[in-house]
Amino acid sequence: MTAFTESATSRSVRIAEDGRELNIHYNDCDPGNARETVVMLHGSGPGASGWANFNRNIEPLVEAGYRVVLLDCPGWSKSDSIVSAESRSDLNARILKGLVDQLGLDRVHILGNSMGGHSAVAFALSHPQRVGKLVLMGGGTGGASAFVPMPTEGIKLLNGLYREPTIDNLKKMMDVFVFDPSDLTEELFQTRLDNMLSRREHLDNFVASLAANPKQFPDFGPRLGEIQAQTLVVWGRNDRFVPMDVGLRLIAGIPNAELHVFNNCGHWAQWEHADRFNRLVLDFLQHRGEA
Ligand SMILES: O=C(O)CCC(=O)/C=C/C=C(\O)C(=O)O
Repeated sequence: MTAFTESATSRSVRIAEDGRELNIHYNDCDPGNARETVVMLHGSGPGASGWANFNRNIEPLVEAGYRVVLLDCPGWSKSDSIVSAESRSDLNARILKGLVDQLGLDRVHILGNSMGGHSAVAFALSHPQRVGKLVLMGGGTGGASAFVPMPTEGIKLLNGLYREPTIDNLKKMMDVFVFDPSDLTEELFQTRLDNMLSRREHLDNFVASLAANPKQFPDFGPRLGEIQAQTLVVWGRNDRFVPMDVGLRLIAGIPNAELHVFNNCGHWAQWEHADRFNRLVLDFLQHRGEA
């Protein structure tokens, strides 16, 4: 199979949101004969994108017969910028609804990383009939950690990087982002910094959004019981951004949920333990319950 590249899969759509039309970028890794689609939703770090978050996870899913769609949320990467004064999880869910409508997809599996997990839960609550299975990774907003003061050290560094986007601040954030920072290369730092600085308005708008509403990702804890989708919750035992016990809250609330905790793993399980993560997700998608 030919390897997919970012540029060859790059697409965009126009989606109406709150009286304006947003240009929304996505990558469509479509083998042409897929029966099911997995949409991947990235996290909220500066410079994040679907491709940056999930480039180690696309190929195995496509080879297993899935179409993989990577949505760049408004305010990230090549999508239009926005100030979010209300729930960003719900904003992203509305954009996802617009995208799956335009792609003509009745039902999709959703794999969300951190903010992407929060947004996947928002989508599942608003449009349950459009969801196959859910994979929530380091996110989902089941409430605050019972054990770790929030905002966590990781989120404080993330917010600091938005305010002062320097290579030093990026390295400080990435150092607590993953369990083993020795895997991070200078090339990865530079690509990430270039992504951030190429869209300064995204950074400024994230800071403005936090000022307008510090609680960008509301707690869905009381509504988790409404989610009927089969759900795989994945966490890093050493996550210093969104602590692992938040994952316990998710499986306490979502009736059809199970939890996998990776040891020696920070906030980026899909990257830090890519091979095992991919096998876990495929096994879940192919063998657990009905889609
Ligand atoms: O504040 C939260 O709860 C979400 C934080 C979050 O989404 C962080 C994600 C970071 C990345 O995925 C990234 O920078 O690549």
